[in-house]
Formats: sequence, C-alpha cells, structure tokens
Amino acid sequence: MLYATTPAADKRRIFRDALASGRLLRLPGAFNPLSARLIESKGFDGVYVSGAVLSADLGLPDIGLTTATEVTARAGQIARMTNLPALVDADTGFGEPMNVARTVQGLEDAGLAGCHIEDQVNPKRCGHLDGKDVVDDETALRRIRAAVDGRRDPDFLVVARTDARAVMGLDAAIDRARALVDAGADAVFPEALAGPEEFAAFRAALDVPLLANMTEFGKGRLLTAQQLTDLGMNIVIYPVTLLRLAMGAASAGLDEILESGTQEGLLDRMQTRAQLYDLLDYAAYGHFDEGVFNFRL
Ligand SMILES: C[C@](O)(C(=O)O)[C@H](CC(=O)O)C(=O)O
Ligand SMILES: [Mg+2]
Repeated sequence: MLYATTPAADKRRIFRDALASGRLLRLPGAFNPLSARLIESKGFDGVYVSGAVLSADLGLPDIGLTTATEVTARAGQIARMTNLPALVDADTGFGEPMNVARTVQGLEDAGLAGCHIEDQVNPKRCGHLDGKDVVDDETALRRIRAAVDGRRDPDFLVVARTDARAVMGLDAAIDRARALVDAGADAVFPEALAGPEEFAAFRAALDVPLLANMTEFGKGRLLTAQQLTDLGMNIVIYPVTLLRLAMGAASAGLDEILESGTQEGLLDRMQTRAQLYDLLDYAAYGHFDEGVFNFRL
C-alpha cells in the first residue's frame, strides 16, 4: 500500500537482469499512476512513461512543450506506484548536455529505471510526424555521454533514441546508432522504422538491446510480440495504447449518456467499484492501524 515496496535500485537491477535474459520485455505506456498498477497486475515486464501521453494529458501536442520538472514529477508519481521498472521518455534531455545530466539525476531520484534520450533538434516533435530534424553527430553523442556520465547508479538504463531513419535514411541511422553505442548508450531505440526488414538490419548491425516502438497510426506496421522476438528485439513499448483506448471508451460513453440519458447501458464496460478498490489495495488501508488498536486492547 501507499507506494511500491521494491526500492528503485532493485527495480533497475531486475530490469537489467530481465534484459540480459534475452526475452522480449513488454512495456505498455501508463497514462497515470493507477494504470501502472493495472499493467503490473496483468503481469507485464515494465511500465513506459510516454512524452506523447504526458503532454496529451495536459492537453498539449507532443512538440517539446513539457519541462524536465513536469516530466520528472509525473514519471516519479507513476514509478512509485508500481514494483515494475519504469522507463521514461526524456525527449532530447531538456536542454544542453549539462541539462541532460541533470535530467538523468532527477529521474534517478524519482525512482525511474531508465530513460531514452533522442537526437532530434529542439524543439522536438512526435517521431512519426513529417518535418522533424536531427542534430549533428557531435551534438547527439554529447547528449548520450552526458547522460551516462551524469547517472550515479550504473544500472540506470540509458537508451539512445535515433530519429535519423526518417531524416537521413536507414544506413545513416544505423551509423548514428553505432556511434551512440560507442558513446556509452546501453540500448538503442530506432524510431519510426518502416518494417520488419529495417528492424532486422538494426539487429544485424548492433550488439546492444534494441527497443521497438509499436505506436498506433504511425509510420510502421504493428508487429506481434512473436515477430519482434524473432527479429531479436529486446523491449517493446506500446506508448499511447492505453490512453487511446481510454479516450475512445470515454468518448463513446459520453455519446451514450447524451443519447440515452443514462450510463446504465455502459456498466458492463466499466471497471467496477470492487475492481477499483482491489487495484488500490483498499483493504490494506483499513488494516493499517489495526495493530495499534489491538495493542491498546
Ligand atoms: C514514443 C513516443 O516518443 C512517446 O512519446 O510515447 C511517441 C509516440 C507517438 O507519438 O505515437 C513517438 O513515437 O514519437
Ligand atoms: Mg516521445
């Protein structure tokens, strides 16, 4: 109750060990702390904290408007409500290399297991939109070096995301990724790849763990966990899936209330009160003071 019982350092170690196992780790995006609990209860390997979701949650587009403080605070609220390791989208690191180092330290303090830092120019935009641009090699490498040098827990996972595929083509993106690994990245997130052949090309070129982004309505096809496993991917994120599902259901529900004048017909699609209380571990709060009370007796 109240918060995760697994300390952040243990979560990072667990995440590292799971990655080393070679099996595909599945990380749905939690749109709030409660949904992180749902993800954990279903048996997933970790929780993703998406920049797109975080900004959409505030009613903003994903164009680099959110700050390091906002992202760290929200990611920390999510991380502390689950025993699963949480990986957060740190966009471009929120500034110059020194800011990147400070961002990473803030995320460590907030209990995150790792983050990804991308090579887009500031202000960044969603990786599946046209018209994005990437920084030069030196700037991209300095961001990753700063993240790696800045972390105090060597188990904090620094994932280098490259958006170069859509800007410079596949070969240049692979070259960029190799250089990011040489700069110290623990894993690579090749953004907006067109299809399985491109994942295979990344796998053939790199030895570090690879992250696949299965976001809907984007540039690439949605691949199954089995396909991603066969392609040698190590982490898959479903960044905006739960938000899209929740907003889709909320929209349909609002229409139904307007049309029929009651939510009666929606009840079987809702999480029940009992299910919510179970997820919140309500009972534990009721028992919390019992020891004190019994002691007095
Ligand atoms: C992964 C991502 O960076 C995110 O913020 O969740 C987004 C997802 C999306 O907008 O669909 C991205 O791919 O840029
Ligand atoms: Mg993002």
